[in-house]
Amino acid sequence: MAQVAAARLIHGSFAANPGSESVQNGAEKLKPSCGFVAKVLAQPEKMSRRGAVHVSVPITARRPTRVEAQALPVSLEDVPKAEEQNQYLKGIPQLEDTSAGMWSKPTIRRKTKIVCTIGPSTNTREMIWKLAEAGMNVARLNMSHGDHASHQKVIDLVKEYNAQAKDNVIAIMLDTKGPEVRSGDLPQPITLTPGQEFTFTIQRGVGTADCVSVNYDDFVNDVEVGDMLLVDGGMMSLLVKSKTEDSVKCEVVDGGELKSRRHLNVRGKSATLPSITEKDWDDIKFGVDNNVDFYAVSFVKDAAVVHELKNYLKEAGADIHVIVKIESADSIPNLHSIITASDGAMVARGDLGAELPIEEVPLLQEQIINMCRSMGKAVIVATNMLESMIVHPTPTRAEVSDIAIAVREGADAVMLSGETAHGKFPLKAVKVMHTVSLRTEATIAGPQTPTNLGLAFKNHMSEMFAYHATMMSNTLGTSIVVFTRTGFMAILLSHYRPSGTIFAFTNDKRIQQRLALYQGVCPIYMQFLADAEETFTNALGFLQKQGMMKQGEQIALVQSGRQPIWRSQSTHNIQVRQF
Ligand SMILES: Nc1ncnc2c1ncn2[C@@H]1O[C@H](COP(=O)(O)OP(=O)(O)OP(=O)(O)O)[C@@H](O)[C@H]1O
Ligand SMILES: CC(=O)C(=O)O
Repeated sequence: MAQVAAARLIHGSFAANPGSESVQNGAEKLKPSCGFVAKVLAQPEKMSRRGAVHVSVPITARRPTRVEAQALPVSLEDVPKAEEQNQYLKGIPQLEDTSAGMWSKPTIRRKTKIVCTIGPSTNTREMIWKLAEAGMNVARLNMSHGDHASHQKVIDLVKEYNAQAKDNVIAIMLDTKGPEVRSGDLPQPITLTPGQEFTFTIQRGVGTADCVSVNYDDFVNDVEVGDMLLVDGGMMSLLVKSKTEDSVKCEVVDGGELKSRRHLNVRGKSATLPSITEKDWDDIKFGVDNNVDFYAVSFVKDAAVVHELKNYLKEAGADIHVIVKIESADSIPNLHSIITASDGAMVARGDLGAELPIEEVPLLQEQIINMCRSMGKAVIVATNMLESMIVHPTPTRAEVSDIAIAVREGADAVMLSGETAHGKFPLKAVKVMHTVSLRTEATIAGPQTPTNLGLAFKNHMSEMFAYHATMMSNTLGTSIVVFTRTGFMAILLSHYRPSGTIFAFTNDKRIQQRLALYQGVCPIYMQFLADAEETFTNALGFLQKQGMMKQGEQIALVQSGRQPIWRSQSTHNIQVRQF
């Protein structure tokens, strides 16, 4: 929840941070001219509890190249010309697939990845298989629901799918419950009507027509008379009228149907709870035991919590990537250090739009995507993307536009929640997401020159190679082949968003799974042979067999990265090969 106490964020002042000049410069570049985000980003970043804020790359907003606007006809003579220009609409590529082999898979041709939340509609063997074939790249387990036994079943099914799939792989993301505040269980849904009095109590086990439990003991202390309580991110709202020692009396403003275990937020406030609760640590351990690929950490407020989790994982010998969920009002002034500490971010628009004014959500989405992309971190856009498809077989036009915007902004992945967890049309939702992403990707013009070039080159030789491999493959119109043991080079290449596919060959199944999240990366498992040339030949042969390369086609082949495979430490190279 939300969570109470962020008014201080909006109005408070932060201690000057002598080490954060470049953070401020970065924030300056992203700063919108007005509004809530402008106010928050204008604040110097809060120091993490551990001290310095690390800045490796300056934040510079980078937008996908946009298709130039066409001139509108101004005279009658111009009309036929304009219509001629629009003939391209007749030639909209048929997205129906006619290709063969691996290239026919929806998960291969689309660059933007799809995360599907698994729940009652999809937690069977049959549905996991169907989702995977329809285009799911990452299976998300929401630890707010279900128990370890039910999540274990899903993990085992995904692993079983991966073990038998020759040409596809699904990553597993464990999403922590976090310090969310929820209403309690109800025997059946209650209808709330505007003007009605309704009470939330911290007593456990209450669920009547006019009172329900809340799972957070400090709820009564954090909430104040006059606060607006939002249920499910604003589907219903209640005004706080009075408080007692153990309950909060409200008047319903916007009514609706209150079901069991619904999210409660207080507009403009974050809860004074730690980001990782005891339950979360238990779930994190469950993730370690099951070798999941990613944690999505809910309600992260500062980088310290990310460092704490990373240290825990290091000590546990677990190589699991950490995606921070940006959904808390308190996280906004610390965005840069939080994202720096993480492996990626999720724009968790549900709670974000409840804790902050809703009109800030699209602005924050664009800024978080830009920030992640300029820092080489993965970024996922989540929540309500095809909400109407929970009950309807077709999406609204606005939902389709929402997906297209996230793709154009350059997100690595777009996410389905209720649509696949408990919706009526989970497979249709994945297909719509796939088709819209693929169609939108086809309209994104040309190479996108990284704006952080100068500094990136100073950081690592690999960055220079990723950049030049991208430029070379874009100029020649080829795909890229990269051999990677750690995934590092494939992720780096993805960050430069080359026009062609990045075929990432790895000899580690876990790395293959992880790479499933990254934009434009097609991860392929392959044993590396002692002889490099033989390995290249096998890889190119594989691509040809799978319909991913044709006779005579060129391909850029990259050998670089932190851990040399066949080359001597000092030799990095990019080659162009022709079949
Ligand atoms: N593992 C599960 N078991 C049972 N129901 C689930 C499970 N996962 C999701 N659901 C159902 O699907 C709905 C939508 O899933 P989602 O992941 O969006 O959860 P949420 O509670 O709405 O929000 P949040 O993502 O903020 O936790 C949930 O509200 C719940 O009803
Ligand atoms: C995904 C999620 O947790 C949210 O949108 O709030």
